[in-house]
Amino acid sequence: MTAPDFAAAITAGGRSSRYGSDKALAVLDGRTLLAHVAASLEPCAVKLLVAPPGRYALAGWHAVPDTRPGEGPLAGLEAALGAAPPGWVAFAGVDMPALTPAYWHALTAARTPGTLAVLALDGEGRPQPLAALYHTALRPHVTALLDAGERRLRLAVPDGHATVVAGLDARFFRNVNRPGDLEGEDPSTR
Ligand SMILES: Nc1nc2c(ncn2[C@@H]2O[C@H](COP(=O)(O)OP(=O)(O)OP(=O)(O)O)[C@@H](O)[C@H]2O)c(=O)[nH]1
Ligand SMILES: [Mg+2]
Repeated sequence: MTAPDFAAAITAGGRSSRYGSDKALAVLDGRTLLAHVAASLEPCAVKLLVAPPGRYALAGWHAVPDTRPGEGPLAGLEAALGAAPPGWVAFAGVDMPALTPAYWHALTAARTPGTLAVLALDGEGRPQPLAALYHTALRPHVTALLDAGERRLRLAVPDGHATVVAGLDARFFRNVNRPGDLEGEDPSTR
């Protein structure tokens, strides 16, 4: 199989304060949330795990330290865009266990020349920035935002530079923030 023409990056530098213990290592259907997300991006040739040094060992994934430890996923994106080869980066939170290769395929198919990001609308019709494609050309903008004190990942893309994908199965967007979010439907049975 040909490797996809984009790099993969998982941002996993959070504190899991709402979850109460490291949610990356929480187990769902026999494997960790981190392993679920990694599996969705396994075919990528370049795989980056943005996390504190030594926190995780994930075969085939390169550890990338945060540029601004503890400053949130927008800082994780800055680190990912700085470490990836020039081009597209599939950027995912560690707490999105229902993502699949088909999800990433839908986003990559929506890329258009001149666009800098591709975001899917979630079940509530909002763009999901924690499971999106970003182009490395965005990095200076992300750095400027962070330098100015901004921390909201959803502002990573300047107006007019994102492509939005609608109509994806809402179950892809399962997001684990609290222990109760692990209960309910098993995404592997859909
Ligand atoms: N690299 C990096 N990733 C982060 C950082 N903060 C949060 N993240 C990641 O961003 C994703 C979404 O963040 P949250 O859902 O807020 O996770 P969290 O910050 O660990 O959890 P809370 O403490 O409950 O907010 C998760 O994959 C986190 O690991 C950070 O400072 N650096
Ligand atoms: Mg957080």
